[in-house]
Amino acid sequence: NTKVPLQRGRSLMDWIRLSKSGVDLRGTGSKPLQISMEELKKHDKPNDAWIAIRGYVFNITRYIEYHPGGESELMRGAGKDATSLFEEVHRWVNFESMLKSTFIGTLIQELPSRTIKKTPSSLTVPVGNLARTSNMISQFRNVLQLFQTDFRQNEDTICLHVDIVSITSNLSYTINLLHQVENTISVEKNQSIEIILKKSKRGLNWDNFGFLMQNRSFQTKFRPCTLVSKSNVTHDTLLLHFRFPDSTHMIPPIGAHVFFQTNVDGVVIRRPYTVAMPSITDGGYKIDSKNFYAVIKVYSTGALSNVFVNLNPGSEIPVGTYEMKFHLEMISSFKQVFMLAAGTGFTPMIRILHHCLFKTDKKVKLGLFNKQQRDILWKNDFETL
Ligand code: HEM
Repeated sequence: NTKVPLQRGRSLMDWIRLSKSGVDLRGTGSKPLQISMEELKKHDKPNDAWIAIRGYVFNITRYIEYHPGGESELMRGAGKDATSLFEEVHRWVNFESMLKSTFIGTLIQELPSRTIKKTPSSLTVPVGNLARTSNMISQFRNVLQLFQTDFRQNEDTICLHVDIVSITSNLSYTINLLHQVENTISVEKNQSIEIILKKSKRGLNWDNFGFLMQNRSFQTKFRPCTLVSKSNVTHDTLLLHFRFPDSTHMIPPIGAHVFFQTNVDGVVIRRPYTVAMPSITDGGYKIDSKNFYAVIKVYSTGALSNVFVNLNPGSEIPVGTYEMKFHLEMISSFKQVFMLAAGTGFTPMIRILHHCLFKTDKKVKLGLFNKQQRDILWKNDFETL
């Protein structure tokens, strides 16, 4: 984690306040400009920094101090089309909304010249992305075949059978169904997953299932999730139990985080939270596809904290599809696991710890650092363990 401590008065809330204050953060007037690459390049210094992301150009000079990843990280994108850099680090960050008041204009798309001559040494091939893309495409083909060939039907229902071979990233598929179905969906989960849909026209024989729409899996999709219950883990940390909407079944793998989204004074904010567990002691605990838990520390000046404090059981909050940087395979060959955590930094380790203790014969050691006794998450559970 490369998050840097921000100066006092440079929190997200402070940034929102500044951007709403009417202070001119553009320095170019309010009329959107058409900006060339040549012009953009000139603004690459901390006291004059522009950035282009997905075709939009922003003046980030004043934002630098507020950037949670620090000045040097943000400056890597200054004076450039930083789209791919941005996508690499945190494509979920809602920059359009956060930087709205610094928006200068759009980047003029330069047409590729026909006479580009590149020596092989100057060609850069994004190997990581290529591998990822081709992997996605092959998975996409598999699913396509699967949907076309592997469905069952009876008078009333259509049943789709999905085998999950490995979950390395989050893929979402949109299927254009051949015929109408009812607005109810049920999912059965044994070795594989079966999605059961009710035919609108009973007895109609479907020749096939339909066809797959364009794969849009890179987009984070937000769904309204319902808060089921809320309790305290410590004096300043909440355990929140959420339920996915009826049509959603999702099992975020160990190590995955989901995104919560909220609107603070008109600015859309997204934050990742690791999917947690209700307790660390229960060896029989099984995550299911309808419920998930999050452990959230409440900060008095936190932009999202207040949202969670004021969220009551029964209310909804948009939650985005999961993402992950940690994969269990990373530790599969180790016999011993040693974890170091500070405060709520322990949260991402809860499910890993639980998995190691109850599902493997790994030896686990945990060094847990806290400011005060009362800050220790699940203090009693640890004693039981
Ligand atoms: C393109 C150049 C940029 C780079 C290299 C960069 C890098 C980083 C890094 C390394 C972090 C820390 C990530 C972590 O906590 O693990 C971060 C966090 C963050 N950055 Fe950037 N950043 C860039 C541009 C931007 C821009 C233009 C915005 C505008 C809104 C932005 C907003 C944020 C936010 C909100 C976080 C906190 C993320 C979170 O907690 O989910 N960054 N950035």
